[in-house]
Amino acid sequence: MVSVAILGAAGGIGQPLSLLLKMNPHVTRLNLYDLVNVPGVAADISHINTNSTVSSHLDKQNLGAALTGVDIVIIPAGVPRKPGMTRDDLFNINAGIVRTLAEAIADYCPTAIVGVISNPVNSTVPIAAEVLKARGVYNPKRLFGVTSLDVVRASRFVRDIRPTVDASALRIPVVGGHSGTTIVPLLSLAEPRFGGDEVVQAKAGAGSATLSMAYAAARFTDSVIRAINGEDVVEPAFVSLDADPHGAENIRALGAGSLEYFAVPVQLGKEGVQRIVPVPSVTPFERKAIGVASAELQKNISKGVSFTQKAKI
Ligand SMILES: NC(=O)c1ccc[n+]([C@@H]2O[C@H](COP(=O)([O-])OP(=O)(O)OC[C@H]3O[C@@H](n4cnc5c(N)ncnc54)[C@H](O)[C@@H]3O)[C@@H](O)[C@H]2O)c1
Ligand SMILES: O=C(O)C[C@H](O)C(=O)O
Repeated sequence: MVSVAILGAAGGIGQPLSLLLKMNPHVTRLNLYDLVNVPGVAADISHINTNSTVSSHLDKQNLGAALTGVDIVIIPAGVPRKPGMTRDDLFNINAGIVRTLAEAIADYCPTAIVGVISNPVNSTVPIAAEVLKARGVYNPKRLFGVTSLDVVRASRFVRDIRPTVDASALRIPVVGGHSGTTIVPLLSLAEPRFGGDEVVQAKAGAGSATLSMAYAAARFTDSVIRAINGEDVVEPAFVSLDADPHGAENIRALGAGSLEYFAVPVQLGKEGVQRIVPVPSVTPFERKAIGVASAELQKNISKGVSFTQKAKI
């Protein structure tokens, strides 16, 4: 019995993600929330003959009902990039959206596990954390920036150069954050590829990754559900290193230093983060990349934190 709310369910990610979660046999309730078009999406999805119940929640006055009683909240609400933009260019719009949604989570489902997809993830996760802290319900084990797409891409890109490998079986750790040089796949010989930029360019103004992201978010959500149901699952995510200070020692030693948040492999449990999985030693090349990522991440995190402080939640 697992109830999931998707906030931004009528969007490019939200729609295929809703479809994939409707097909997940462990999901019993799917609450779809958006500011537009969600009644149609929910009606459409609800006709799929799996056993879960789908409900539609349009507009802010119905946000509380969308969140009440849910175990997991996934947030793909917000604007996507156009060519020439960085993820940080989305900050001005998406920061306020994530802040509002986090306030409602604090009020209606403060113990839910929350996965933030909205960019810039490096800043929107600290924003959500600050809102939850201000309302006295923050638990670093239960808040995640969804970085599964970076790991999905890394394994697929390796298959492009090694066609004999099974891309779905490859497990390549990706650490740091979720933007430009903060995404550090631990593949010391790899040529850098900027997967998000490739999709933004190819879509030529029509948005950023939606289908591969929906797949990655469905995988993330399924991992959380399997952990709630007692399975041993490791999934990458951008989390607070306070969620497991002991496990984080190894990550800090690799170059994360005193950063509060970092993308790491996470062993999930019933309560969210059970353990940060140590990353095996890195090469000098990778260590340098982690140093570059950490400097940028510090700026992104501080920007998110000061946004919430200025707003006096
Ligand atoms: N973490 C990742 O790996 C990753 C990958 C791809 C995209 N993204 C990000 O995900 C976000 C969504 O991308 P998309 O392509 O689905 O965009 P989209 O514009 O297609 O959909 C966004 C949806 O959010 C809704 N929305 C806007 N404000 C809202 C609010 N206050 N409450 C509820 N819903 C609201 C919109 O109505 C729309 O339906 C973007 O910020 C994008 O950059 C992240
Ligand atoms: O690149 C983007 O803007 C969307 C997302 O962060 C991605 O990695 O595809």
